[in-house]
Amino acid sequence: MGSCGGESESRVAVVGSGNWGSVAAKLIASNALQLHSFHDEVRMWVFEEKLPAGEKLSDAINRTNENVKYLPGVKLGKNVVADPDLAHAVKDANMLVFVTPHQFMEGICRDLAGKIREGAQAISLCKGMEVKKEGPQMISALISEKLGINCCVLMGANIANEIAERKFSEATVGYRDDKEIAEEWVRLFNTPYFRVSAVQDVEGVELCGTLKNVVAIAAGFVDGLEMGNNTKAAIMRIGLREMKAFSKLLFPSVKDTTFFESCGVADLITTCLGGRNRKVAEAYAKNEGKRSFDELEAEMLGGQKLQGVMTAREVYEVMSHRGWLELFPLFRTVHEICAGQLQPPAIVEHSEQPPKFNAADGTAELISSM
Ligand SMILES: NC(=O)c1ccc[n+]([C@@H]2O[C@H](COP(=O)([O-])OP(=O)(O)OC[C@H]3O[C@@H](n4cnc5c(N)ncnc54)[C@H](O)[C@@H]3O)[C@@H](O)[C@H]2O)c1
Ligand SMILES: O=P(O)(O)OC[C@H](O)CO
Repeated sequence: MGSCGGESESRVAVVGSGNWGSVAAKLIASNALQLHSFHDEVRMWVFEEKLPAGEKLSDAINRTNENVKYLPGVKLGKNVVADPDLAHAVKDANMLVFVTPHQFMEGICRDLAGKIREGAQAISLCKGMEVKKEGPQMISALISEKLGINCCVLMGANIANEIAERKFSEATVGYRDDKEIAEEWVRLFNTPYFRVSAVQDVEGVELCGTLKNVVAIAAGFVDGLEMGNNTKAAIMRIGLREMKAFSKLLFPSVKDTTFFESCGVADLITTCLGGRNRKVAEAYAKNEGKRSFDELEAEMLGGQKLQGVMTAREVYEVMSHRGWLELFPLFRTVHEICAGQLQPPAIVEHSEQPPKFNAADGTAELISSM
């Protein structure tokens, strides 16, 4: 059994309670009960909302031990406590797990600044990045900058509903310098059906999780247009190549081997087969782009959020700013389709143009060798 007192034990708070946030809290809570070094109770911050019957979501979670909106039918474990007060949810925790749609993380960090426990460590499960005037910023870097703490990442082929059913999956922790801290995160998440390993490549792991959402949108277009398996495999291959080239241009330290971990090729495959980005993009293509992504997201996902459309725009901004648009035809085309500038069939018409080889800075030559 875990324990309920003692200064030396770690206390975990989960910031976020959507579909994956709820499954992450369930995994952690189950391990916290079994591992002596973790306090039993896991606080889960809930972005408060009223359910149709009038009850607050956090009250419903604490009454039923289920996230009735984002993960219905799955018991979270009695030691998960839903807390709608962000500062209160994290105040005692020395291990902070961030798992919200990435667009909310800047506001959350602003609200948390100065309110977290000294010496706390963080891990981000958020797939995405922010684009600022100064350039792109990964969510782990945003957390580190705003809260002044070290932040690892956990990404992988992790469709939340499947993990909630204890179907075997793997995940990758990315860490910067401190292997011991990465091992503590592995201990917290690892189970016989959720196999976690660690690699020293925060940016590589996080960019895999972020960029695969853009490729998933492309895969959804292919499905909506009924172009078949060969086309979808081709889009996944081109997408993986662009993921690797883009990651290495942004962060030369990114390792090739990271793309063969769960966070890389495995997440790309699962997301292009069974993810929400794929599903909504399929509907967008079936409707010939006449219904917006926002409308389809609201209708099809019941409050859950897509990351791919926003990430495609963010990636496009980075590429425009750096003169890379010619180098990433798939990423570029996904955004231009999402923005209504191109029709969905452009995904195959525009995606495999070879990069031009006259870039003054040698970037194209670099990409062609990746
Ligand atoms: N669902 C999955 O299968 C899965 C798997 C791996 C990673 N992820 C990643 O995990 C992250 C979180 O996704 P999720 O599936 O847990 O969420 P979700 O899409 O299921 O749910 C949306 C969440 O956003 C919250 N929210 C809405 N408005 C908000 C606001 N203004 N401020 C703060 N929160 C607000 C909602 O309360 C809800 O908890 C994303 O980056 C996603 O890409 C998801
Ligand atoms: O449902 P998606 O498209 O947000 O993808 C979910 C996970 O990221 C898959 O690992």
